[in-house]
Amino acid sequence: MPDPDTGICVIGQGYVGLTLTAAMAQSGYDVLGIERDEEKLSDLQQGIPHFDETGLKETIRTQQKIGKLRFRKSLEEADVSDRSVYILAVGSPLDENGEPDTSALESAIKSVSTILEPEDTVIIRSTISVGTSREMLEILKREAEIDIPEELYFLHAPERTVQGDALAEIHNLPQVVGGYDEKSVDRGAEVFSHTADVIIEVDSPEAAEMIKLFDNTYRDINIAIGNAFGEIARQNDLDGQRIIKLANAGYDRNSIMQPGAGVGGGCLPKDPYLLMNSVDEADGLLDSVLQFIDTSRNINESMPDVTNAIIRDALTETGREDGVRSLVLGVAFKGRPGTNDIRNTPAEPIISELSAYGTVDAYDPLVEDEKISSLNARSVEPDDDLTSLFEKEVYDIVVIMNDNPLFENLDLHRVKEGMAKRPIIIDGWNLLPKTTVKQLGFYYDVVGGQKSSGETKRETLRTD
Ligand SMILES: NC(=O)C1=CN([C@@H]2O[C@H](COP(=O)(O)OP(=O)(O)OC[C@H]3O[C@@H](n4cnc5c(N)ncnc54)[C@H](O)[C@@H]3O)[C@@H](O)[C@H]2O)C=CC1
Ligand SMILES: CC(=O)N[C@@H]1[C@@H](OP(=O)(O)OP(=O)(O)OC[C@H]2O[C@@H](n3ccc(=O)[nH]c3=O)[C@H](O)[C@@H]2O)O[C@H](C(=O)O)[C@@H](O)[C@@H]1O
Repeated sequence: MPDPDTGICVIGQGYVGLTLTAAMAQSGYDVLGIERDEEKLSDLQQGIPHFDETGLKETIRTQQKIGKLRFRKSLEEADVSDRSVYILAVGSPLDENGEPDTSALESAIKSVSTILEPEDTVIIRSTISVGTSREMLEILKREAEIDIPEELYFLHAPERTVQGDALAEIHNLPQVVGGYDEKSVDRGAEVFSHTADVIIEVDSPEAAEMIKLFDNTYRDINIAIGNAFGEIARQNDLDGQRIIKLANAGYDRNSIMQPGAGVGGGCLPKDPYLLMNSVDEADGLLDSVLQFIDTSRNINESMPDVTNAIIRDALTETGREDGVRSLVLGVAFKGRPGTNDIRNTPAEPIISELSAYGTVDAYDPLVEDEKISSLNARSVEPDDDLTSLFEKEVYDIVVIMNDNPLFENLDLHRVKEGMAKRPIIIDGWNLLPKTTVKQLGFYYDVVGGQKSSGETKRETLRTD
């Protein structure tokens, strides 16, 4: 059990801060959650999280009930006399020039600096460019009344959980702790020892910052490779989705990712830029490295345009110019694990493209109506099962824009009956059985798939 005298304060109750707050309280810590957004704060004080994570609502309510968890708007409005660990989980977006915007972090660090006591701990959890933690420490040195670094534990401990599975992953993923000095590493390991099964101790905040940026940039580049291979296969009139699956089949040294309709969320679209921003003078090889990372980002950022080109082709080839009735399935930036987050969702540019042809309805079981409306689509709800959507409206085109497993359950016969003549399905995530869809007479195309009729002549994996 944690030291009962160690009061935790988590600043920022977003996707990261709130799940950490819940996990820390559940592990036995007394936790104060600080959230400046009035609406989120009001809901949290009533035990209502602004997003779903398995077990999150129950954990929050239980911990509030036993008095181990409370939420306040700011440090000034809270009693922090019994806090000794301050964890900053505020946003770290890019500004309009694509440069890191650390204003929220600086504001939070300044609010902490005024209340620090000797032997307190400050942990930065936000994902930041290499060296940013140390910049924040310089602010603390200027503003705080304690001797820094002598009387302060200071570290970077990045979040690595995946939205939709975060509360479970907080426990079973290794927690990296990058301390400013030895005592800070030890302190960080102690604080997180009650929530993470494995602690990875590194001897500087910079090392921890770089690990996190490598995590997400590595993922982004691998996604880009899958997307690029899909386009190469398509240009050779091959089905890239199938080719990649077969290239990976039974060959453990491959793990080529499947092409998709876009890379969204609050992190992968920004973190590679944070890593690139961590390189000062780039020439020779380093310049090529930055171009490599940047090119991968550009490939992923272009996937909604690739999807829109497929949509335009489909509408042209089926003789549609206007008055088109569209349905977008999947609005959150990803479908598995599920989330209600629409930040940088690839669905937004697709809705915009379809709007130029006619009306656009959209459905996502996890995204609130007002969020769907904010993307200028009409939010629709099925009655009993998903396919009932096709009995309420006659659609010309359906575009699947995230990989929510629910969308694999479409009853294609009923969909065909309900849709207009020459119905179109554009499958952004290769969820549907291509041969069946085509045999039913749909115009069907897949991102990274094969443009032509693309009948699969042979697809056997002989294991005898
Ligand atoms: N979303 C994710 O799955 C992951 C995000 N991260 C990183 O974690 C950080 C936070 O990300 P999210 O939780 O997604 O962002 P978010 O935007 O959902 O949450 C940040 C929250 O902090 C609040 N806030 C900002 N400044 C504040 C202040 N001074 N006082 C009180 N509240 C304040 C905001 O109102 C907001 O609710 C970012 O650096 C992100 O890159 C890292 C791993 C996973
Ligand atoms: C290295 C790594 O796995 N990073 C994770 C990532 O989680 P995130 O919630 O952003 O989801 P994600 O599965 O990476 O998907 C991001 C985007 O990429 C797309 N995506 C995903 C996998 C794929 O093969 N192709 C693809 O296009 C998704 O549809 C989504 O739009 O970013 C998180 C973060 O830092 O926010 C991080 O904590 C998570 O561990």
